[in-house]
Amino acid sequence: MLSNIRIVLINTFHPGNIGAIARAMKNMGLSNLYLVDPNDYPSEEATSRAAGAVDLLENATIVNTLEEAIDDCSLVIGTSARHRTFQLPIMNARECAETVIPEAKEHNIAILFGRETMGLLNEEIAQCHRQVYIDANDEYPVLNISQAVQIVSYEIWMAHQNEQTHEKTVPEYPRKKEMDLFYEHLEETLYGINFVVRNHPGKVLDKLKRFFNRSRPEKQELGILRGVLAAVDREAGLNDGQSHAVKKAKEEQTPE
Ligand SMILES: C[S@@+](CC[C@H](N)C(=O)[O-])C[C@H]1O[C@@H](n2cnc3c(N)ncnc32)[C@H](O)[C@@H]1O
Repeated sequence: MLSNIRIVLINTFHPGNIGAIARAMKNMGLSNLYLVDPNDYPSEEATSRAAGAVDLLENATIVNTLEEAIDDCSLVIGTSARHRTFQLPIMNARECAETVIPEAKEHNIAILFGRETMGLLNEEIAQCHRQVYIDANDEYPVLNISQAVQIVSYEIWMAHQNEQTHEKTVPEYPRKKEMDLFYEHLEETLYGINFVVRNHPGKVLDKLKRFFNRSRPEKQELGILRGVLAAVDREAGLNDGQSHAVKKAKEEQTPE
């Protein structure tokens, strides 16, 4: 179950932080580390700071883009010490762990940590369903990244211990790439019926994405929404209700 939870570090600058994070994760039973375009890696400093968790570094997945790190995830959580313009539902580290543990039985989950200098970019937060803010002194709430990972990992470990005595069932959620196909279809339909004007799209599509990420439709609900779009397409005479995104979704439907 804990192996379905991945810690994703974006553009981490100091290799020592990567090593310290591997150690913090292993102490708390986590093993799945993703590095998105790290600044200086592999590195002796990372290996030395990892101490007994060098195996996590050896098995880390290194990717160039955030998309590659989260495509097959059904829940993406961004950590940030800042409040954002487009606010997502905010959880503290304990609430995050209590959400993550039951879902990790069925789904891949990504928890994103930002750059040491400027954290997560707004477009990265926009890919998340939830935000985690680790409660801290309002005058200086910005933790070192490895300490932030340590706290989140500790809460996950504690919630995991607790879960073994209190089992919960969770609904099935779509993966990120299934949500992306839905967004593609939504966009085509809204352009097709001139609800959004192609040359002047404004912020409507971004706001709708934000809304759906916040409300997190279940897999079955997403199927209904896709059906609604197909019916709109048919009524409006758009491509026989078979948009590019719908065809792609059908092709990509693989047994779970
Ligand atoms: C040093 S902080 C980045 C600080 C950056 N100046 C900013 O404003 O986001 C590096 C990373 O640690 C995590 N972090 C640090 N403090 C946090 C907090 N209080 N709550 C949640 N995440 C935190 C976030 O992932 C953040 O991107």
